[in-house]
Amino acid sequence: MTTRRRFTLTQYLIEQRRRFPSASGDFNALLLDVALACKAIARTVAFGDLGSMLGQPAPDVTTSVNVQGEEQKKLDVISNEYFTQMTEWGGHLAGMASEEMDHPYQIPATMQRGKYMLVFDPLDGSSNIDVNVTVGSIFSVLRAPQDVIDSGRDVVEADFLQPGTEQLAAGYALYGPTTMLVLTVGNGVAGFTLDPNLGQFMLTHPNMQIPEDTHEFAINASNSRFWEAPVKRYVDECLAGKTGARGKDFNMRWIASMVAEAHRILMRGGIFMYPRDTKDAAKHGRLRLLYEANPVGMIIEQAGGRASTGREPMLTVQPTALHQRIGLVFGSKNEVERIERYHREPGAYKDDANPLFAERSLFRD
Ligand SMILES: O=P(O)(O)OC[C@H]1O[C@](O)(COP(=O)(O)O)[C@@H](O)[C@@H]1O
Ligand SMILES: [Mg+2]
Ligand SMILES: [Mg+2]
Repeated sequence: MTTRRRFTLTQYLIEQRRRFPSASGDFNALLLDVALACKAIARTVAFGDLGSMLGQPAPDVTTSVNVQGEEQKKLDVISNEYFTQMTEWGGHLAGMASEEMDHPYQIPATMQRGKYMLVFDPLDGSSNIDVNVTVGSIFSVLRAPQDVIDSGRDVVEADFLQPGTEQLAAGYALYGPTTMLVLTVGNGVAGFTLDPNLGQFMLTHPNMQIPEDTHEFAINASNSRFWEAPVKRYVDECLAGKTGARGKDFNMRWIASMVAEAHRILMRGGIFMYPRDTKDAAKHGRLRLLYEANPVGMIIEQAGGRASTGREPMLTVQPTALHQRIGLVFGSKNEVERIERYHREPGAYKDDANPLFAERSLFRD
C-alpha cells in the first residue's frame, strides 16, 4: 500500500523559503506563531457554549464596544489575545494592529522586537458565533519601516498605512466544519486543513485558482436602497437572469462572514460585494481596508481573481487611517472587471430616476 505524501504547513513554508536563500527564518516562524493562534481560536470556537460549562468564558457574551462602535463578543476579545500572546514573544514583530484594538499594539519592552508588523481581524463574522455558523480570522504581514527596525522605537499608526501591494503575506483561518488555513506568501495560494489528530495544518489545496467567470454573487440586499447606480445596475442584471442583458441565470449567497464568502469564491468562483454606499455619510463602506480588504485582496489576486473598490484596484489604495473602511468588490476576474466598467460609465444606467432601472429593479424603493 502506498501512502500519499502530504506536506505540513511547516514543510510548505520551508519549501517557499528556498526562493530566498538569505532569509533568516523569522518570517516562517512568525507565520507558524499565527497558525498556532488560529489553532487555539479554532479549539475555543469548537467548544462553543460547552466551554463555559468547562470553566471557559461563554463565547457569545457581549463584553464591550470597540473603537468602531461595534459590540465586541467575548470571543472577539479572546481571539485578539490569542493573536497577541502567541506572536509577540518570538522577536519577529515590531508591532501589531487589530480590529479590536483602538491603537497599535506595542511589543513589550522586555521582549525582543523584530522587522515585521502583523495586522489582523481576530474574528471575522462574529455575529455568526451565536448561531453556529462559520467564522474566521484574517491577517496580513507588512515590513516595518526601516527606522522602526533600526531604532526599535514604538510603532505608530502611520507605520501601518501601507498600500496592499506592500503586503509580504496574507491569510485567513476558517472555523467551519473543518478548520482551514489559507495562505499566500506572494507565490500563489495554498490551503491547509487542520488534522485534529496531529494538531497540524496539512496541505490539502495547493495552488488554489479562481475561475474567471461565475454565476454566483453575494451582497447584502437589504442595503439596496443605499447602493450607487453601477452596483444597482450589476445586481439588477444578475436578477434579470436569462431574460436580461446577461443572458444567464445567477444564484445568490450571503453568509455574513466575509471570510467564509472569500473561501467559497476561492473554491468555486463567484463575486462578493460590500460596496461603498450612502447608508452612512461618515463611512465609505462597511469593511476595513487594512485587515479585511487588503489581505483578502492579496489572496484573491494571487489566485487569479481580482479585488477592487469598484473604482480602483484595492491593493493600490493608499490607506489614511488604521481602521479605515472601504467599498470592496472581489472574486472572479471578469465579473469584477465588469463592475469596474459600470463605475466608469455610470451615465449608461443612472439611478432610480432612470426609467429602465425603475421598471426592472426588484429592489426598487
Ligand atoms: O450582514 P451585514 O450585517 O451587512 O455584515 C456582514 C459583514 O460584517 C462582517 O462580519 C464584519 O466583520 P467583523 O465580524 O469582524 O466585524 C463581515 O465579515 C461581513 O461581510
Ligand atoms: Mg471582520
Ligand atoms: Mg472581527
